[in-house]
Amino acid sequence: MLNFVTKPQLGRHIYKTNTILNTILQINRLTKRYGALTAVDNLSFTIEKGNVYGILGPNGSGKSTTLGMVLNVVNKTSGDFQWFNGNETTHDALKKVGAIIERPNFYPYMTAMQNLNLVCKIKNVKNAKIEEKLEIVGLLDRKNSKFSTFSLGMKQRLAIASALLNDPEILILDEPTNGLDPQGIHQIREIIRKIAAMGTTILLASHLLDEVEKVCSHVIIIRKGVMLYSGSVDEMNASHGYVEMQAKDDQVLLAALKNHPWFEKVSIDEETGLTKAMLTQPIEAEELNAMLFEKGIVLSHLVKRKESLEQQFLELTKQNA
Ligand SMILES: Nc1ncnc2c1ncn2[C@@H]1O[C@H](COP(=O)(O)OP(=O)(O)OP(=O)(O)O)[C@@H](O)[C@H]1O
Repeated sequence: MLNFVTKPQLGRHIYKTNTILNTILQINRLTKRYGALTAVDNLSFTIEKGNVYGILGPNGSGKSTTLGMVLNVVNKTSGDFQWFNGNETTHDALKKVGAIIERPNFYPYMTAMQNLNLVCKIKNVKNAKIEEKLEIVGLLDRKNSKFSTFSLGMKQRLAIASALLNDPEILILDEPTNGLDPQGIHQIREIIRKIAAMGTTILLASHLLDEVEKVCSHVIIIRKGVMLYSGSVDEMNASHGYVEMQAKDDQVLLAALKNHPWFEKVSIDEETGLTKAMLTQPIEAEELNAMLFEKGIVLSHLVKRKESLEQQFLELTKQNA
C-alpha cells in the first residue's frame, strides 16, 4: 500500500487562471512497454479538480500500469505527465496524493487506532485527524479492534482512512471493491461517494462498468493499453438510441435512411432481418414514420430502443478488438 502524505500548499498559484488551478493531473501520450508488449499506448487525459474519474477496462488493459506510472512506482517508456500544473517536482506533488494500489497491509496484532498512529508517525502527519477519518469510513466504533479481526471490506476501509490522513487533493484507488461481498462493495462505494461529496478528487481503476456508472462522473475506457473513450458518464449515457424497422423493400428503406441526417450506422441485422439505425438526434417514432411515408415507404415494423451503457461498452470494446 502506498500513502502519500503532506501539508496542503495554500495560495501558491494565486495568479493562475481557474482552469489551470483546477487541473490535478495531465497525462500526455504516456506509454509503457514490457519488451514486445505495449501495456499502455500513447494515453492522454486530464484530471480536473472535484470530479470522480474511472479508468475502465478489462483485466490486463493497462489500468494498474497507468496508475503505477503517475505514482512513480513504474518507470514510463515515453510520454509524460504533470501533477498540479508541473509547478513542483513529482516527489513533492505526490505528497498531496492519497493512493491505495495494493491490498491493505497493516500490522495484524495492532488495533486500527495503533496502526493509524504509526502511519501518522511514518508520514509525519498529526494524529489529530485519525478519529475523523475512521468516522468517514465507518470504523470509529472498531478503532480498538485488532486489524487481524477485520473483514476484507473493513481492511479496505481502514486503508482508505489511512490514505485520507493528510487530507489529500486526490485519492487514487485500484480496483477498490475487488474480492468483497455485496455488502462490502456497497459500503466502499458509499464511502467513495461521501469522500467525493466532501470535495476530494478521485481516480479509480475498475473492470466493472457497473461500478464506474454508479460512482464516477467521468470515464476513461481503455483496452489493450489504448484509450477508446474519454468523457462524462452522462454523455456516454446520453445516446439517442436506435430504431429497428422493416419495410417491403429493405434496400429502398436502407437507402432512404443512409441519406438522412437523423441516422447513422445504418445496417440490416443478419439475425433478425430488421433494418437498424442509430439516431443522431431525439426523433419520435411518429415523426420518423411520417417522414418515410412521404417518401413512399410503408413500415411494417418500427421499434425505438436505447442501448444500455453496458451494450455501448461492449460495442466499443468489440469494435476495437
Ligand atoms: N512487470 C511486468 N512485466 C511484464 N508485463 C507486465 C508487467 N506488469 C504488467 N504487465 C502486463 O501489462 C499489461 C497491463 O497490465 P495491468 O496490470 O496494467 O492491467 P490492468 O488493466 O490493471 O489489469 P488487472 O486489473 O488484471 O491488473 C498486461 O498484459 C500485463 O500482463
